[in-house]
Amino acid sequence: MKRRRPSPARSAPRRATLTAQTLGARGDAVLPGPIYAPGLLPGETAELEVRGERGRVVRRLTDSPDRVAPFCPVADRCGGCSVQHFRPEAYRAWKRDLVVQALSRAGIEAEVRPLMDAHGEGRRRATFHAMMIGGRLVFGFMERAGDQIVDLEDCPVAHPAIRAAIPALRTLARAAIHPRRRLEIAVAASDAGLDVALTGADTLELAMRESAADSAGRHGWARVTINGDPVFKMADPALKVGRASVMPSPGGFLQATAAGEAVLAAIVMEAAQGAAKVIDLYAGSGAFALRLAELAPVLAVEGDAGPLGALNHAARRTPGLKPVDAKVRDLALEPLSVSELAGADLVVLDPPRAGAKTQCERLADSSVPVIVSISCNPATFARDAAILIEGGYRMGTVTPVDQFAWTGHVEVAAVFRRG
Ligand SMILES: C[S@@+](CC[C@H](N)C(=O)[O-])C[C@H]1O[C@@H](n2cnc3c(N)ncnc32)[C@H](O)[C@@H]1O
Repeated sequence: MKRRRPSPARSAPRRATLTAQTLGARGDAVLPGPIYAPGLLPGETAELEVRGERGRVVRRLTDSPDRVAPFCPVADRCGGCSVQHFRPEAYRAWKRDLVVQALSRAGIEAEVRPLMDAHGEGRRRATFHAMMIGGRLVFGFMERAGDQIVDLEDCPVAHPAIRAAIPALRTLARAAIHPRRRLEIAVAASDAGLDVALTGADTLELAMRESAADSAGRHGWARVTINGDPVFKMADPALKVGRASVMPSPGGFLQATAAGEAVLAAIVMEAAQGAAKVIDLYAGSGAFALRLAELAPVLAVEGDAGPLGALNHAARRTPGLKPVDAKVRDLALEPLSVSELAGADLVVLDPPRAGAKTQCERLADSSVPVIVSISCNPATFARDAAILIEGGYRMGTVTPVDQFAWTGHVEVAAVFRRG
């Protein structure tokens, strides 16, 4: 009988002393192997416990001159931030370089601006997790490269309204949690106060509803939804988008910071000057479409009916906007065809991490004069940019935008013009 070899990740760990070579895209150090280890900087040597490709620092033997003390007490374990120990100037250069490298791997030479800081007031959405362990509530974010929850009392990168709510969210989690199940608490900072959505709550009994309403009332939250059921609403958890006011669905997509959305919207609006017809693809709840409709009629296309409904509702209630035609469509399966693209003066493209390969193939064959491509993934951004360039577009300066400060996530935007 054949004996199965234990998988490297499950086999006994080995000890090794290694020196970090580079910092990978997620913020983990890359060591010879390759082995990926969080918490190290290039040039630092450490004694590690290694399982498969993952390394855990047991003892750091040397310090990089770029090392600084993290400002969050749980930064070494929390999956929310990965590079708080990096000197800010070196961190910004590394992050910009993630974009330069991705473009270079796709064979694109481009002018890449310095990283634009878009942390602003902090992240306006967060998803906390909670669980009872040994009779004690553990509440926080998932650990890096693991499935434990890192217990926390504060999150210095979150929007002030979210930070201030953490003690009350902990109390609400304790009231709502099932003794053996994980609870998810999605929070978004709207203009009218917090929008809190709990998923996986134990029951929806009256006492729990009352507890939710009590927390919300005392802390000025806009809405609390438990297991999809709105149990409290003081105000519409709406956000100003240009002249419109939009109410994203609970737990729905939002650009991570208001500052990030403003930087990206400014790039879009500058490219839209003079446009008479605009198409916004992967439109979400309208961060760009609702602003663009101040200038020109917009066709907004999005795969999820929830955010698109919010966009549509906001467009109809805002006086003075040009017509907005909102369509639900899966753009990966059914991208807009060349004839559907014809006549548009501008196409805005803001796909999920997988990018918009098939849609860019259609755009490459189209006569659309200006395209703004926005992405949260430099690799797929570069792949899709190469398709547009091959189709005859010139790519303008690339702007890396930092709305997920102290992580490996970076937003990228560029304007492409025909000819
Ligand atoms: C990065 S978000 C951008 C949303 C919006 N532009 C904004 O700034 O708020 C990407 C959007 O693409 C949508 N999406 C994901 N896959 C899609 C698909 N295959 N077809 C159409 N939309 C899709 C998501 O629902 C999400 O709203």
